[in-house]
Order: sequence, then C-alpha cells, then structure tokens
Amino acid sequence: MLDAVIQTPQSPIQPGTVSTAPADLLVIDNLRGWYGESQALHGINLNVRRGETVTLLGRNGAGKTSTLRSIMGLLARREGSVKFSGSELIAASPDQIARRGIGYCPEERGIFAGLTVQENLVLPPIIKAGGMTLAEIHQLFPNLAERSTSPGTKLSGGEQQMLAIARILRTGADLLLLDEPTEGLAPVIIEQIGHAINKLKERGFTIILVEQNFNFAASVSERFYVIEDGRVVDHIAAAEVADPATVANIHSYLSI
Ligand SMILES: Nc1ncnc2c1ncn2[C@@H]1O[C@H](COP(=O)(O)OP(=O)(O)OP(=O)(O)O)[C@@H](O)[C@H]1O
Repeated sequence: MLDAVIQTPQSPIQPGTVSTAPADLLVIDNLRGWYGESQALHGINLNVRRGETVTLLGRNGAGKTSTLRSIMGLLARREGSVKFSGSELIAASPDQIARRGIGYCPEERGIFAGLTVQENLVLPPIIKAGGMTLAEIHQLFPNLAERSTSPGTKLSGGEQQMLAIARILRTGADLLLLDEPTEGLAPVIIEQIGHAINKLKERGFTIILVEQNFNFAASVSERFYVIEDGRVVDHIAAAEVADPATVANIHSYLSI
C-alpha cells in the first residue's frame, strides 16, 4: 500500500505530476471541482490504463461521485487536468466528452419510466464505431431481451441497473464510469452484474467503478483508489487485497 506516492506497477506517478505511459487511457491531475461556492474535489490524481477496471472507494460524501461527474464535465466549475487518450478534456462540455468515448452510468440509473426497455436501449446516440450490437447486449443481459417490450416502470432494480449499463454499451464508448451498480440489489443480481462486468473486461472495455461493496469491487477490479475529503489518500493493487492487514485498512477507510 502506498500513501505518499501513488503509483502503478507500470507507470509510477509522483503526486501532482502526470504519467506519460502510453497505456494510460485516462490521466487525472490535480482535479478540483465545485458545486456553487462549495469545493468538493481538492486535487484528485489518478490514472487508468486501457482495459483496466479501477474502483474508487471511500465513505459517503468523500467525493467519488463528484470525481465521475467531473470526468464527464457535469460540475459547473472544475480545474486541473483530465486527459483522455492524450487529449485535454478540462474545458470540454459533457456532450463533447461523451462524444470522445466516455459513457456515464449514474447512481440513480436514469431509466425513462414511460419508455420500453428497447426504447431506452436505443435512445443514446451511437458516437463512434466499436459499440456492442443489440444482439450482443441481449446475450450479455438475457433479462433485457425477455423484457424488451416492458415499460421502464415495470422493471426491478436489477433490471434497471442492467439497462442503465446496457444503454452506454451501444454508443461506442470505451471508458465506462459506473456509479454504485450494486446498490440496493440482491446477492444473486449482484453476481449477474459482476459476471457482465467481467465479460466487458474480456471485451477490452476500461471501467471506473464507484462502490461501497468492497467484496464485489475486489471481484472485478485490478486496482483501487481510496478517496477522502475530495483527495486520493491511498492506492491499492488487487494483489495486496490478499493481505488481511490491507483488507482491515480498507474497511477502516470505509468505516465498516
Ligand atoms: N449537488 C450537490 N450540491 C452541493 N454539494 C454536493 C452535491 N453533490 C455532492 N455534494 C457534496 O460534495 C461532496 C462529495 O460528495 P459525493 O457525492 O461526490 O461523495 P461520494 O463519495 O460519492 O458519496 P456518496 O456515496 O454519498 O454519493 C460532499 O460533501 C457532498 O455533500
């Protein structure tokens, strides 16, 4: 575990500097974000390599959702640097960011209740080649194929979550931001979501996950960043999670 220096096996990063490793799909440097006058992010530094799944851990109010929203340009004011595929996005609009290939699945899922599963699924525009076809999405989430004509109001929480993820897979986005995909779901559904995320990893998607469910996060992630008070305070590689002392430390960060 690393406190003062945040680093990954292939691309060491000193705090406040930007990695230049070619495999880094996303590099965030000293990201600060505000809601009105209130500052939520005080200097986030992290990097995500192409094909990796990285989880942001931390207590309620630590700044995990705000980090995802900042990546998408959804905070009214943000400063610092967010580089995606080498291009700076800090001044880009949410629309421009989505068109670059970043898909956001918010905690509240945002399913349109009056539309059917199929209508929800085809609503977001395809922004670039390489997205999944409807047949591939139905293979990944068979429940959605069965519920194709059901209105959003009739879906279970698990089905809504599957639909929320499925919607961004068609668009051609290659970086997926998933905010608490297991929240409020039964263990059997969480298992299905985990299975789907592992399939997406196999397909080469890069994923940033926000999770309170550490056991779930550990089953799909290569690395973890711990966020406290709008800053990254620790970085943990999956291999370290085998160490009970590391797990105890993570639980202390999460107050569980
Ligand atoms: N819309 C908002 N307006 C004002 N302050 C906000 C807003 N959303 C979040 N905040 C504040 O920003 C800080 C970070 O919140 P954030 O939602 O990013 O935390 P989190 O780690 O995702 O926690 P949670 O799991 O509770 O969502 C908190 O102090 C929170 O109160």
